[in-house]
Amino acid sequence: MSQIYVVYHSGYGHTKAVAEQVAEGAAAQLIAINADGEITEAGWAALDAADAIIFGTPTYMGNVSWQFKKFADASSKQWFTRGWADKVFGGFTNSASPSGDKQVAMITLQTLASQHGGIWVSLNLAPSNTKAATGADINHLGGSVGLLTRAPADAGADEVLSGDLASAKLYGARIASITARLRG
Ligand SMILES: Cc1cc2nc3c(=O)[nH]c(=O)nc-3n(C[C@H](O)[C@H](O)[C@H](O)COP(=O)(O)O)c2cc1C
Repeated sequence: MSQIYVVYHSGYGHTKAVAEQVAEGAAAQLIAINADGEITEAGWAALDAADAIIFGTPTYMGNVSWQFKKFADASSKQWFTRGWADKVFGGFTNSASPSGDKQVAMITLQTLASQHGGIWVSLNLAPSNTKAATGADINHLGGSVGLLTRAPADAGADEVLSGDLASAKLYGARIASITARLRG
């Protein structure tokens, strides 16, 4: 069984709701980055031992939250020793606007994985972009690098769009499947 972790920050619970679906799809454990941008020593040890790491962050001001960036910078310790090289990585970001510059945060996540020498898993879900498409459809935001999700600005944490939650589960399952294949 692969060891897969979803390490995420969520200021107000919306990204957490997505993280839970990604984790369910991947049969992964959740590690929350707290309001100070920190995870526990046990969390770091789990990530060091992981086969796959999935990053999650809200998009704040067009990029990852400062708490996620603090975690990313703290992972320079692993970078120095190549401790996370050849692990499988994926990522997701949630924000209020359909675009909201989520792609910038996504590229930050992909770049972080690449700095660590990781193997990045793309989304591989066809976009739902016809006139009939709604937020209940799979990948209605049309991501490809990783998973983009949306919670409208006036939506509670339990109102992340249903198509995005379903997409999250599928993306988690894809990462788990690829991780299992690479482990042999
Ligand atoms: C400081 C801050 C900056 C934000 N910047 C953006 C942004 O650049 N683009 C966007 O679409 N939404 C933006 N939002 C909205 C959040 O991305 C959205 O509310 C998201 O669901 C929050 O996720 P969370 O509950 O996991 O923190 C911002 C919210 C905050 C608090």
